[in-house]
Amino acid sequence: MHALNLQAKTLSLAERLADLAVDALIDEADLSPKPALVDRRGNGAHTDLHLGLMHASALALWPAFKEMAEAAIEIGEVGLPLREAIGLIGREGEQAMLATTHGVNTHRGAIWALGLLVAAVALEPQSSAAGSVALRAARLALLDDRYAPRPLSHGAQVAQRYGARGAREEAQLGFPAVTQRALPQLKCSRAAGHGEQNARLDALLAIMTNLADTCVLYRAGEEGLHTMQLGAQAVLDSGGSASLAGRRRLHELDQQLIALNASPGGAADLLAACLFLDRIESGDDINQGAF
Ligand SMILES: CC(C)(COP(=O)(O)OP(=O)(O)OC[C@H]1O[C@@H](n2cnc3c(N)ncnc32)[C@H](O[C@H]2O[C@H](COP(=O)(O)OP(=O)(O)OP(=O)(O)O)[C@@H](O)[C@H]2O)[C@@H]1O)[C@@H](O)C(=O)NCCC(=O)NCCS
Ligand SMILES: Nc1ncnc2[nH]cnc12
Repeated sequence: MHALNLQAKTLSLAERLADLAVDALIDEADLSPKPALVDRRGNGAHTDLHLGLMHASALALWPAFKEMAEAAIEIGEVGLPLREAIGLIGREGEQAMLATTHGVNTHRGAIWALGLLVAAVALEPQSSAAGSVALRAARLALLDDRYAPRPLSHGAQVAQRYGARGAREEAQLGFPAVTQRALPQLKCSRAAGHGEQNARLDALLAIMTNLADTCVLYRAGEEGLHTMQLGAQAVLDSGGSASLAGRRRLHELDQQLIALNASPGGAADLLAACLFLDRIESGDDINQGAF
């Protein structure tokens, strides 16, 4: 092959954003030790998930993220046409996920959160501050997709039982768990020299201290949710993931959540959203692309 043929292809903005979304999902899955979640150590509180499946699911979502970004670029503004376009692509993405996982829900919440954020960046790539991106995503999430089916999802059942509004409300409020908790904690732990993996674990814990995670509520009720929130706070109060005392508390939390069958899947999705926004905010990655 001629050397010229080996030149790297310049990626489009949509391709680059899809790369970043998939990278965020894989980084989230790989991060260890996450309490009761799938990670490099094992399957946490799950019997039907494993790390290879999380990776395969993340990769299967690349076309959906790219198409959502392309729709945003083509339509060019927040409004019902874009909301309904990404809703349709999101549902097709869910089908691609389920085909890859043989019916296991690996990333439903992540398709929702990252899909909205990918579209929000694609609309205005120069306005890349996390807060601005999250607010554009919230404006999209507030629009009602007329074609969205209303299944009695786990989230809908938990809303009836406990009044928690879960993933939809988190997006409509502009992802406060990410912008007000995870990103500040990530930066704070990095600044303290705790190392990247510990900083990411601390960001996950910061989300868990406050989130009404419908995955935990569905599996383990209010006891599970309180255990998650108080346990995560205890790890941070003990010095976080980089300290010996924090690590001990993290191990206890892992054991307690597994005993309750409580998996913080919603918090994991929001950590992926945090890692995505962190990369977007840093600017380097999308500027390597074509725009
Ligand atoms: C608007 C939707 C998000 C639908 O929301 P709803 O609440 O009705 O639906 P759920 O199917 O329950 O999915 C919500 C998922 O969001 C994650 N999540 C939970 N709490 C929060 C929260 N407070 N903030 C943000 N995100 C949250 C969570 O996803 C993770 O958990 C999944 C596993 O959950 P579950 O299915 O309950 O699984 P298990 O208990 O393990 O099941 P069994 O083993 O018992 O069978 C895991 O996959 C993580 O992703 C919730 O599950 C939106 O989905 C929607 O409308 N989609 C339609 C398409 C669309 O419009 N897309 C827009 C494109 S951007
Ligand atoms: N690492 C993980 N483990 C279990 N459920 C998840 N949902 C999203 N990420 C997850």
